[in-house]
Amino acid sequence: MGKAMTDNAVTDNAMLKINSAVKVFAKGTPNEHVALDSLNLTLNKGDFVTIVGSNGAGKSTLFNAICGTFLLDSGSIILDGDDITYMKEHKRSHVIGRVFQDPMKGTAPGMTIEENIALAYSRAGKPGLGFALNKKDKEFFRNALADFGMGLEDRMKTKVGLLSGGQRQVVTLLMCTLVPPKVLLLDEHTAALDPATAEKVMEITQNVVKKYNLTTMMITHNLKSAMETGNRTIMMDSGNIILDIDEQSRKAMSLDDLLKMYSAKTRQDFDNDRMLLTR
Ligand SMILES: Nc1ncnc2c1ncn2[C@@H]1O[C@H](COP(=O)(O)OP(=O)(O)OP(=O)(O)O)[C@@H](O)[C@H]1O
Repeated sequence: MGKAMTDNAVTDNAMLKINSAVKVFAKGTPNEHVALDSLNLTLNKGDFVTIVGSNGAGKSTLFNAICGTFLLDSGSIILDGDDITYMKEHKRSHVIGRVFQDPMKGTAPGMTIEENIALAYSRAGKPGLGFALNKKDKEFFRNALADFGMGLEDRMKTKVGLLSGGQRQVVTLLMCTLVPPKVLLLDEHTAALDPATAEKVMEITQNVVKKYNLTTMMITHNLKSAMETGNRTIMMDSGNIILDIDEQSRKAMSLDDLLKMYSAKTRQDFDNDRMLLTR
């Protein structure tokens, strides 16, 4: 893709701009559903935004739109000055990293840790699988994994299918960040883990985000974590962003304040069972 710079990208610090994004599922049928309703969002370089919202608010749909899992019905997506609105998903994956809730996604279970990392490295345009891995590459992968502090660097020849869920999430996180992406999307990536492992994976996540100053979005059902992680929290409802809270305002807010703001905006109580459990 050509380097078509938008005026905005030249003059501001934006990494991601989503303009009037619309996505309608089952259009023209009785099941028609507006999943993204003229949504606007700008992320500055290095923003770490947490995303909360009721069930079906459109959080995963927003991630799918950014990744190119489907094309928008209308609107545009500008990434670091490039218009990626019509770019194919596999091309976007070179510059957008995504970690899913399900530890089974994101890694190939029959391949070793080293092979998985090499594959991700080659997808990001670097020599990896398909090329003979030299000693320098292997050392690079090993050291990168050692930085995560899980001891996985001593298991480079272990098949990923033999790892625990937390270990797999860490390998996926490394695969997404070995070549730093322009945007990192974390889709409830600790939700399927036990509390201690979830905490460790969050710590590793925060370290890697900080190390590369990654522009990051994290969907979470843990309100407390949402309010404490990163520098900004957005709340979605009915395919749109209804609250956008910066770091300063967040510090002064309690969880109850947040829930009251949600109720005031939507005239209903927060209806996310999983969220209330982790309040
Ligand atoms: N591929 C699809 N086909 C039809 N409807 C879809 C599709 N993907 C999402 N939807 C609908 O769009 C709406 C938004 O879904 P989405 O998964 O984005 O919500 P969410 O905020 O991530 O919810 P949750 O917190 O429950 O995961 C829902 O009503 C969902 O049923």
